[in-house]
Amino acid sequence: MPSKSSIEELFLPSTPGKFKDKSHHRQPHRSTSTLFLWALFLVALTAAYLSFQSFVDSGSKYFRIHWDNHVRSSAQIRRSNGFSVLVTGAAGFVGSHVSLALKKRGDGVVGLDNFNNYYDPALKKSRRDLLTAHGVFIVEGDVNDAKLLAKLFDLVQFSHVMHLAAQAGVRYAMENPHSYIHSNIAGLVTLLEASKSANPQPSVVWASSSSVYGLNEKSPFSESDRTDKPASLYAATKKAGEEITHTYNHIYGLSITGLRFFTVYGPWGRPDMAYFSFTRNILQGKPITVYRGKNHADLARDFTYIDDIVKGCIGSLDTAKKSTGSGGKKRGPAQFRIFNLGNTSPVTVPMMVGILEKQLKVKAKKNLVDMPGNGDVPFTHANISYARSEFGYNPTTDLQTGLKKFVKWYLSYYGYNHAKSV
Ligand SMILES: O=C(O)[C@H]1O[C@H](OP(=O)(O)OP(=O)(O)OC[C@H]2O[C@@H](n3ccc(=O)[nH]c3=O)[C@H](O)[C@@H]2O)[C@H](O)[C@@H](O)[C@@H]1O
Repeated sequence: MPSKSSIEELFLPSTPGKFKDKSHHRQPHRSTSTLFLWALFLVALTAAYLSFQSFVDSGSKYFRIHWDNHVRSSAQIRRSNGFSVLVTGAAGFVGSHVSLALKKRGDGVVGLDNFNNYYDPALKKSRRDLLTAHGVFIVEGDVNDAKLLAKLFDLVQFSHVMHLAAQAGVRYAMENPHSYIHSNIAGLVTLLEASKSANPQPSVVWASSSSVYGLNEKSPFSESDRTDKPASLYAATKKAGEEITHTYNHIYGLSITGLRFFTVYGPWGRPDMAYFSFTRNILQGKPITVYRGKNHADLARDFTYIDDIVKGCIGSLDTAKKSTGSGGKKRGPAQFRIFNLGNTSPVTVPMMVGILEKQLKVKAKKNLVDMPGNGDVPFTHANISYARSEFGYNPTTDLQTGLKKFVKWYLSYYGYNHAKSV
């Protein structure tokens, strides 16, 4: 048996100068096996990663196809000469009502909404559930997402865009001014960019606001009146929207209809609005703040019921002419319209509170406060003759009737005890 040293000698390299000491000499054995194990481990890891990746890929591909199918089926038209409409802000108050009305008459509707938390997103989700039950799919996304818009226009040849997504609310603009720029200016431009590039270009109908009349004192308000004295940043962004849409009409041939809504109210409404928050406070026994104008004059609004507004939106869509551009280029002059959609009979805020008290059978605890300089205007009053002449717009619901319907909905949705948060 050879001695230990002779065995070691057997492994001595023949070439002098390449000699390594004992410990190094044994290393190749250990490192070969370790390397082998490492290689095995790496191979296994790579295989696991690749199969996981393909699982994720096929999963996301499945969801993509699934998503595409939802969009396409929601956009399907079920009446002759029907529309395919992209409704932005579809989980919002006006958006949900308009989407439902279009779907019910056989138009294809795809909704888009970012479900932000300006007010309780649970209410928006309940509206979404209602729309889902009627076959309207709402894509969760922001109008500022150009890629998403391009994808939607890629999937569906929308004949119309009903653009209702916006940062609403007059007084909140002092708290969060940038949200108005983000949604009402940047979001509008992103949407118009997508619309002008689409083939075919859709006709665009969008929500402006009665607040553009600002400090206008001429009554009733007509579309030809001056609108260059907005009283709030909100109003200024809506006014800017009217100018911005005009440029897209002028340069790219987009058919544009702007709708100046007058204090829209009704079932499934917005919790930030006075009639809604007053209802909640009255039922909870909490005080409400009622603003007064100069010399203690009551403030007044041309409150307009949601069903009348829906008729105005649909009338606008039905009479919207086609856009004239293609390939992002104007091919001829295109339609540009702005309509007042009001009720033509202003009611003071204390009278509105009186109607609520009667409906709720509870007396309100009113704090009368001088109107703070927060963007409010003393009164609004719509002249609607233009909308009447163009598509027979004829609001038929007075505030008493409309608030009765609202209160009925409110109680069925929240109950007397407000089980859901508002
Ligand atoms: O028509 C419009 O252009 C606008 O209508 C409403 O704005 P506003 O008329 O101010 O509606 P509310 O916030 O419901 O206020 C209604 C009236 O109640 C008054 N008010 C509001 C809140 C409050 O605590 N107390 C109070 O007396 C306001 O001063 C106003 O006169 C919407 O909130 C805007 O999004 C919309 O663009």
